[in-house]
Amino acid sequence: MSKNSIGERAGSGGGGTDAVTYPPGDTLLAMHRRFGPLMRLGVGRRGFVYLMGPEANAFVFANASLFQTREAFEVLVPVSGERSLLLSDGDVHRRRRRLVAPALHHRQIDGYLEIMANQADAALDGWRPGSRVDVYQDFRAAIRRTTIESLFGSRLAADADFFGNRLQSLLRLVDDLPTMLALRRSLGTPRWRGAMADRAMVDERIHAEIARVRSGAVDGDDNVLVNLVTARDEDGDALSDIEIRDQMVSLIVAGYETTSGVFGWAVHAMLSNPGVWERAAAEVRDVCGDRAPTREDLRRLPYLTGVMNETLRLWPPAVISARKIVQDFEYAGRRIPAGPMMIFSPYVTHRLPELWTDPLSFRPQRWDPQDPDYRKPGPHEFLPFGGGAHRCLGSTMATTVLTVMLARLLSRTTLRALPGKPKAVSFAAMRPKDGIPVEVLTSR
Ligand code: HEM
Repeated sequence: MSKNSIGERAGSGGGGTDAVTYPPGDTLLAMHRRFGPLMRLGVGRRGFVYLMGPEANAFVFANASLFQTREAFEVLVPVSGERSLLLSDGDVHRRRRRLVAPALHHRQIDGYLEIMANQADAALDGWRPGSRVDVYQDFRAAIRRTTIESLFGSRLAADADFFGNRLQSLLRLVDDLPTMLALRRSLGTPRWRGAMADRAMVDERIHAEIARVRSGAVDGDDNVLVNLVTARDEDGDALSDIEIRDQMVSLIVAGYETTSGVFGWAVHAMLSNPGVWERAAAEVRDVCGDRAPTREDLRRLPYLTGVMNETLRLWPPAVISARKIVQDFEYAGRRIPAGPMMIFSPYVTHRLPELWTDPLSFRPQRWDPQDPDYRKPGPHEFLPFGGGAHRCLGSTMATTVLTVMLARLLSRTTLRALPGKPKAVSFAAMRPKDGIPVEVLTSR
């Protein structure tokens, strides 16, 4: 197996002995084994403090006031803006989060099931038996359209590909290290200038939409945008246009960048672990027949839910997350001064043999309460959506999109993986670098 690739050994009957690797994440795992839950690298403000493992995660989530996200997520500013939730701290964050959260409530998500299934079907309609397709790219576009249409209505969804193209050049900046990003900005390199021009176009379109809603020209289609414009906190204060812009862009980007990576890895895992695809497809057929899943169906697909959870465990898009330490604290008997950046890692936690039997195996059935190995993981042991004050607001939306779209794929196609191992990139939103190319065997 190449050192830089995601790879696997064939498993048996529904997930066996897959060894799936992302080298930078595995380096952290090895560091954790060697040095334990607390490691320090470098000195002073430029240093890093690594807090790894379930107890460390619990400490981070319970002690939000010791940390700040603003500086830690500096690289996201060109995309999401300075006022997005992940870049906000303390009282300002709490206020913005209260205003945004209702838009992503369970009840809202139920109303989006049809859009999710329709967008998956539209992607699948173009597939022909014998053709080769990139599942990741095709569904990335479908998930982006779904996110925009669900949250911001069909007017903005009509421009989903425009947003996709423009946002892509901004997202490419996020893959850079912070120092490289700062250099690009100060030198005004062509990539930086191109991204800023794209950002201006995105902003112009979004501000026009906000202005339309503010002018009262709304219809039933405007859901989340109307909520953001009309939301008031306890003091009667509303979100400003720039705050709304930043929430809209970060919801769109957070909505498809992470979810589409998980979708791609799930398909890869189902095709490369013998028996998994067939068992998941049989379950979908038994529960849904030929139709798209309803809200009730989603609760009756335990094996497919296991596939999704197992994918989120082995390929959590946020391999690591970061916070700036703003207050001195003590952990594991050592004093940590304010200043350095703190890193914690879902990827490392999700692969610890003390928490997971045979941790590198892709075993959807480990999530089934009837399985002898079943053990309900605690919130600090399974944390693909983070935890504490900044826990993902879109987790229900994400798991619903994934289940509905995987169910449509399983119900309408059979696929074969093409030779070659997908390579994982990006600490912030781990995704398959060159997509997930497959051959379509049957499609209907
Ligand atoms: C599988 C898909 C997803 C994964 C794995 C994921 C993961 C995460 C994680 C780990 C965080 C917290 C980061 C930290 O604490 O450092 C987060 C925050 C966030 N996510 Fe997600 N996310 C996903 C999908 C979504 C979707 C679909 C949306 C919305 C449409 C969304 C909206 C957000 C927002 C707004 C925050 C910031 C919350 C805050 O700072 O208060 N995410 N996500």
